[in-house]
Amino acid sequence: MSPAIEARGLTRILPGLVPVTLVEGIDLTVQAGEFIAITGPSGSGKSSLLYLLGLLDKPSSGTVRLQGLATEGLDGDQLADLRLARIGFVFQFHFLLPEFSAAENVAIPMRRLGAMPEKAIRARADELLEGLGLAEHRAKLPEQMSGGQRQRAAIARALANDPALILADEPTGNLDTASAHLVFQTLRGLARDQNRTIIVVTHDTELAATADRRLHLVDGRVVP
Ligand SMILES: Nc1ncnc2c1ncn2[C@@H]1O[C@H](COP(=O)(O)OP(=O)(O)OP(=O)(O)O)[C@@H](O)[C@H]1O
Repeated sequence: MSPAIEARGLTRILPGLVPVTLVEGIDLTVQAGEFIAITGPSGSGKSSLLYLLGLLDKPSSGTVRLQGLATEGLDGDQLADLRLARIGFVFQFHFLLPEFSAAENVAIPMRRLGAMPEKAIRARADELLEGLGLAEHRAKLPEQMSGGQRQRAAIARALANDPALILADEPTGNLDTASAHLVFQTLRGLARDQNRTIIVVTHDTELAATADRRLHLVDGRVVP
């Protein structure tokens, strides 16, 4: 079986009078069901790497294969379709739409994909929220939930289209310790119980230590 994600020689340089190297020469192979933490000092390129792996940014050189599929020749629309169907994103700020309930937020990616009838979409949204311990919060607006609940709702939304890969950028950065642990355990469970591949950028070394593998970046490069 193909790896969940395979990066070779991944380099991203911002052009300009003084070009800025965000990441350089990254090789990474992650198998289905692996839980990886990306760590490193501020400005070391962690988010830049995650954006490249998530096909949100294009490398200056190097390649990303997603479940064996080469992505370098794809145009913007094809990349967007691939992200929608195969990758779930969780960010430090939850980015739930404030005027919609938790359940409606979770339904949005399914509606965009357009693969399921409305009834099935609603049922799946409820099921995902229930799985994340949010059954009684399904009708609440984001502002009516705690930070930890919002972040778990964002994870439910990331799972909406049943992605093989979840990419999370500092998902616990705004949370208290207990909520951060719960969110990390949730992500770990998605790898262990559902064979999803989880790649998390985190400053929290204690949480990172619970990952299967740690990728430490310094100045845009992986260091041992
Ligand atoms: N659009 C941009 N223009 C100029 N410099 C940028 C840009 N985007 C990122 N950088 C720089 O590239 C480097 C890597 O940024 P990146 O956000 O990937 O680091 P990070 O490890 O995620 O940092 P943090 O932990 O603070 O979020 C930083 O020095 C950053 O200032």
